[in-house]
Amino acid sequence: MTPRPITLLTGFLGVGKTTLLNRLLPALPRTAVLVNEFGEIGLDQLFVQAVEEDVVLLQAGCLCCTIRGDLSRALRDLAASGRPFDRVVIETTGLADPGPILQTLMSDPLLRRDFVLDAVVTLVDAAHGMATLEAQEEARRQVAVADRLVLTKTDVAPDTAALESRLRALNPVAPILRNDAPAEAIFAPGDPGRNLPWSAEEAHHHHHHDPNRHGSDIRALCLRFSQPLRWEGLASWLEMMAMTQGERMLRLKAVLNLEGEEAPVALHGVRHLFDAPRRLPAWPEGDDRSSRLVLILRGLDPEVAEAGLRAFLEAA
Ligand SMILES: Nc1nc2c(ncn2[C@@H]2O[C@H](COP(=O)(O)OP(=O)(O)OP(=O)(O)O)[C@@H](O)[C@H]2O)c(=O)[nH]1
Repeated sequence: MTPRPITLLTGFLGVGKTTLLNRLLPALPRTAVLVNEFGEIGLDQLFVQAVEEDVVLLQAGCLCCTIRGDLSRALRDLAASGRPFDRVVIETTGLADPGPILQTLMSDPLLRRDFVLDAVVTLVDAAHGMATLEAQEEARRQVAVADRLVLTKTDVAPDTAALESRLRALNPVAPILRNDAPAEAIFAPGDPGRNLPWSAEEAHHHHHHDPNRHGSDIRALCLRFSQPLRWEGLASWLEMMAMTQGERMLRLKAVLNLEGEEAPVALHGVRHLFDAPRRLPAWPEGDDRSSRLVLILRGLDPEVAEAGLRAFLEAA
């Protein structure tokens, strides 16, 4: 059976995750939802109404630290249950650092057989987002690792220019949507290529021209290569980075044009863990077939990382 896609829905406490899920679930048939809540008494499953029988509550403790085993178990039980579902949405507690959750999804071999991480969708509150990002490291990490950012509460705080520029500084590549966007724009299931940074060049531009970093040590390296890359060079660099800088690599996403490969190859990594590279069906029509690589770093100068990569590629 082909692995079923998992969307991780994250965003700080009270940002509007459950509200958004309830609006979108009717448009997402055959979706199983896992809800995690911080604290002893789980309430959120009572509010996710649309797929009541498919909601599994992960209780007692934060998904990112205490109950990673529970997450693996819940997903395995779901896979073994024979229930008809095509995708999974995991709603995390607002306090979760998504890094360890992503690591769990990528490192458990049984899970990797049945599931594939499709995307991290991070909600940001247009009214309180700026203050939350200032005060909360978890909120910044949730933004940094997102594949898509979704603004909520723009009905009460319509001017989002400053917030968007702050988000761009933390994550130059994720598209910024609003929570009234259609389900397929927010969840965009199925095609792993859709979640990858096709617009890294534009992102690079944003990245370099936004000086407003608010002292954050999270930075992105966005690269584009027009010549096909040699896998050996890239793989040795990744191995070296995983061993020496694993904790500083919050996320790696890449679409690669590799020597000897006709199809694009997708690569995902979180800290020291990497998914096996996957062939995508084909390059999009009219694409220039350049490799794009985005690396979200914490406490590591992107220029140092880039110099290392280029040295490994030249040596290969
Ligand atoms: N005005 C406005 N209110 C919203 C919007 N989205 C959510 N809310 C309200 O914000 C509050 C929190 O929404 P929830 O959906 O429970 O937020 P959550 O992220 O699931 O919350 P936690 O599970 O506590 O992290 C509720 O009172 C919602 O009605 C929005 O787009 N606009």
